[in-house]
This record gives sequence, structure tokens and C-alpha cells, in this order.
Amino acid sequence: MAPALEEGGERETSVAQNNSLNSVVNDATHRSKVTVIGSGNWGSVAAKLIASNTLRLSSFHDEVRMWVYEETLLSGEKLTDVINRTNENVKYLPGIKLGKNVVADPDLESAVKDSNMLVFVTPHQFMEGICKRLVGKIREDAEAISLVKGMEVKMEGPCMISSLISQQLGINCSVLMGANIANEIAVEKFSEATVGYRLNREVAERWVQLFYTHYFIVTAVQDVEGVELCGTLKNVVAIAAGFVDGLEMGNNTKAAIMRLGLREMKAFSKLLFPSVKDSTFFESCGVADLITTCLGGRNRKVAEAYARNGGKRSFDELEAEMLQGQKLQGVSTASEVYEVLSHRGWLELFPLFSTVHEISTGLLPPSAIVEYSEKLPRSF
Ligand SMILES: NC(=O)c1ccc[n+]([C@@H]2O[C@H](COP(=O)([O-])OP(=O)(O)OC[C@H]3O[C@@H](n4cnc5c(N)ncnc54)[C@H](O)[C@@H]3O)[C@@H](O)[C@H]2O)c1
Ligand SMILES: O=P(O)(O)OC[C@H](O)CO
Repeated sequence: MAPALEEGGERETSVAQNNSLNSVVNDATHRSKVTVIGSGNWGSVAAKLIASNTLRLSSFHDEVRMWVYEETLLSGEKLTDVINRTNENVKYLPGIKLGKNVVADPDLESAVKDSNMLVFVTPHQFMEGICKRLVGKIREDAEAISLVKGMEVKMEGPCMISSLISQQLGINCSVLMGANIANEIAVEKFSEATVGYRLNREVAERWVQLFYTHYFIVTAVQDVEGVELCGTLKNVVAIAAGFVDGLEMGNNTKAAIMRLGLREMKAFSKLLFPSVKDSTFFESCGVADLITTCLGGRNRKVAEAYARNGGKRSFDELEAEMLQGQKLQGVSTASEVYEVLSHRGWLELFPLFSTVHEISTGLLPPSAIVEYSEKLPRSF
């Protein structure tokens, strides 16, 4: 399927064959080399997508390095060794071949040293430590893209992960977010994604080329913060949707929570970054990701179990039991958002976000997810 142009002309697609860029990168000495930093469920699928394209497109080196946070499996073998022997990430994406050109590497420094295209895809809580370890270790001409859904909160205020990467490593960072449940894309079911870029359209097109396949349609928009905040904040709404499911409140209630959540996502994003575009919320990274996560994501699933247990088993305990090493982003994101809201005096403006945090930390019972509507400000 050919990528469509956005109504209103704001969408800036696509796999476009940018002649000047291609003529440079087709030269073997200028071929781009890609490293994927992260090898969880989505990290492994991202490596698979990318590896299929680097084999196909002459402007990329075939080999894709994938940094693996090393662990020893129950069999006693190292995860990296098993990935390189079987071409499968048996822990985080079992049953899927990644592509023979994916090379797992447990050494972060060696994994990035030759690459000029760095794809960051780890749970957001590990990103600060990873960036610190990469300072001074990457190529000066490197470009980054973050697939990480989350943010950090610092003394100065909230810091999106793309900004963390840019600030710590001194490189430009785009983002890729979307309605992308990894296990579905792993078996090549059709889906879409959004690249958010800052200034350079050619850079965005290069990222689109790297990810785009016939079943993974990628569109670029010039709105890094909007795209990244959509991907980050929908995880908080997904926790709310999980509570609704756990309490068996039905589809209308869940739809109401999703609608109210989308409004808070938009309001919060625009308060933090007035440059965020309304149109971004209609891209895959916006409403589509919100829907898929609230229907089929891990945040929803674990929040459902939390509500079914009446809040008596902690999220940490349920996460460890139900996800076996995979990580939730929604609970910590709710906490980070709450910190920003408290600090700026905005708590009353965001009753859904604040209630999700108060339920997740045991301050309120799961049923409070619908009682919060009494707190809705008139402007909603
Ligand atoms: N899984 C999905 O469907 C999906 C889809 C889109 C976006 N995302 C986003 O992608 C990001 C990564 O998620 P994922 O699904 O690839 O990961 P995951 O939750 O499947 O796996 C957890 C990963 O964290 C690693 N890890 C554990 N401890 C670590 C440490 N101390 N330091 C560094 N790494 C450590 C593990 O080795 C593993 O690779 C998240 O922000 C997530 O929201 C996920
Ligand atoms: O499984 P979740 O809840 O982490 O969501 C996965 C993706 O972000 C969906 O796009």
C-alpha cells in the first residue's frame, strides 16, 4: 500500500526516494550502519523489521547490531549466545526469526561504535543509565531515533526521552511511535507508525526507509514532542482502561475513559509544549495507539489483574508474574506525570491522570476510576 498524504497537507510522508540522499549513501563507504539499543519484545521486532530492510536496500550495511542487556537463562546459557545461535530472542520474542543479519552484542560500547544510526528501544527507566554509559562512545555523525514510550522528571521539569538522548549525547533524535503491539507486528500483521522529526526532512525520510515494509506503514510528521507525548501518555490511559475491565464495567465506560484520557493527553501535551499539533493526535501515534493499547496492551492486562485483586497485589508483583521480564511503562509514567502536575499546580485539571496514580499506589480503590468524573473541571 502506498503511503497517503495527510488531509490538510500537514502529513509529510514517506518512503520518498530522496535522490540526493540516496546518491550519497549508495556509495559503499557511506552506507549507514544501524545499531538497535535494546532487545525486549519491541526491541526484537524493531531489529527484525530493520534487518529485512538493510538486506534489501543498498544504502545500509546488511548487518544490524542489537545490544542485549545480558542475562543467564534457566538453561544456564547466555541470552546473547542463544540469540546468535538460534536467530531468535527466546526470552522476549520466542518463535520468531530475527534475520540472520542481526548480531546480538552484550557490550554496549562495541555495539554502537561503528554505527551512525542508533535506534533506542528499552524501557524508559533504563535510558538515563544507558545514555550515561554512551557519552563519548558514539560516532560524531550519529543520528538517533527513540522508540521508547516514557519520560523522566528532573529538578528543572519533565524531560522527554528524545531530549535526554540529545542532551546527553549531543546528537539529533527523532522518535517512532504508533499502534504497535510488538507480537502482532512480529507475525507481519498490517499496522502503521509515525516518525516525529524536528527539522531535517531528509533525516526523517531515512528513518522511514529503515522501518517501512508492506505491512508496516510509516509516516513522518514534524512534531517530535507531540508524537512522543502521545506514545508516553497513552500508557496512563491504558492503566485506567485495565481498571475498567477488571471491574467489568463494560464497553461504554471504557470508551468514556479513553475519550477523557485522549483529552487529557492533548491538554497536557499542549501545556508542556505549545508547538504540539492537533493533527498529531489523529496519526497512528495518537488515537490509534490509544485504542490498541487499551484493547490489547500489557499495561491494560496487568491493570485489569490489579483491579480484579482489589488492589491487594502490587503492580510490581503482578508485572513480574504476568510479564516474565517484560516491563510496564504506565505505572511509572503516571507517577512522573503526577509529579509534574503537583509541581505546577495542575492536579485538578487532570483528574484521570491523577486518579490513575492514586489508584496504582493504593491511595484510592480501583473503583475510583469512575468516581473521578465528579472532579472534572467545567472546561472539560
Ligand atoms: N512491546 C510492545 O508491544 C511495544 C510496542 C511499542 C513500543 N514499546 C515501547 O518500547 C520500549 C521497550 O519495550 P520492549 O517491549 O522492547 O521491552 P520489554 O518490556 O519486552 O523488555 C524489557 C527489556 O528490558 C531489559 N532490561 C532489564 N533490566 C535492564 C537494565 N537494568 N538495563 C537495561 N535493560 C534492562 C530486558 O533485558 C529487556 O530487553 C518501551 O518504552 C515500550 O513502551 C513496546
Ligand atoms: O503492551 P503495552 O501496554 O506496553 O503497549 C504496547 C505498545 O505501546 C502499543 O503500541
